[in-house]
Amino acid sequence: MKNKPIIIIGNGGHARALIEILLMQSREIIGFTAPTQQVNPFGFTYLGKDESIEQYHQDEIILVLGLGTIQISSIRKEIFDRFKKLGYTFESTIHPKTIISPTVQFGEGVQIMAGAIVQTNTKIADNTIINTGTIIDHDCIIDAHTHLAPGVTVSGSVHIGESCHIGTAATIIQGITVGKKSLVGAGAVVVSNIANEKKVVGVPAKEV
Ligand SMILES: CC(=O)SCCNC(=O)CCNC(=O)[C@H](O)C(C)(C)COP(=O)(O)OP(=O)(O)OC[C@H]1O[C@@H](n2cnc3c(N)ncnc32)[C@H](O)[C@@H]1OP(=O)(O)O
Repeated sequence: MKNKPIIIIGNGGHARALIEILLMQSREIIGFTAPTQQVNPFGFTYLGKDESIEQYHQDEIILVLGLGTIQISSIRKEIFDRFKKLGYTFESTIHPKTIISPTVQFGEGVQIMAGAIVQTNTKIADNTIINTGTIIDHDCIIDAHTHLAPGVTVSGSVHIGESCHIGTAATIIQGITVGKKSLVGAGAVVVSNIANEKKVVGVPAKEV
């Protein structure tokens, strides 16, 4: 599966951060998709809308989902599910300057950006973003399609549900459960469990 040529979905800031990792790893990038014709700052070819991926056989290429999110959004899940259903595979992209325990279990298409630390016995499910400088301590579970924005601190034995957004520099104390599709605002300190589909902000974090 490794070392197949890559197609990047998206052309924004997150896509560029991922491209820099892929270039460090000497990966071949065929081009990128986006809703409209765009120029890529690295000079990669615009292939067309996401449908243009279907002109490549599932075994011939591997996908990197380059769309970032700034709060709760279903877009990454929708694109991931759509191309999985069509039989495509998503590459996991992990910056070389991360510290990741060898016991960590990864799903598919996991993205771990520069400076992140992931401690022992943590599970990180499909299509998650562990963004720049984020720390996830021991025995955590991060469910699919969740985005931990830059500088988040997750203490030990925390479970973060599917499709959450944990905002920049938020802190979650040990043993907490965050329900699916919940949003933790930037800078919040989470000291009690959060149910599904909630939005919390502040120190200590309160529902809004
Ligand atoms: C590499 C990358 O860039 S990845 C992206 C990283 N970015 C993030 O993680 C951003 C996370 N987003 C946030 O924290 C946002 O501020 C949200 C989602 C919590 C709120 O956004 P919105 O719903 O647009 O709220 P809005 O900005 O209108 O603010 C509403 C109120 O909440 C307050 N508020 C907004 N965010 C926060 C926060 N993080 N903590 C405390 N209060 C907040 C505002 O001051 C405002 O208060 P007021 O009504 O008294 O004036």
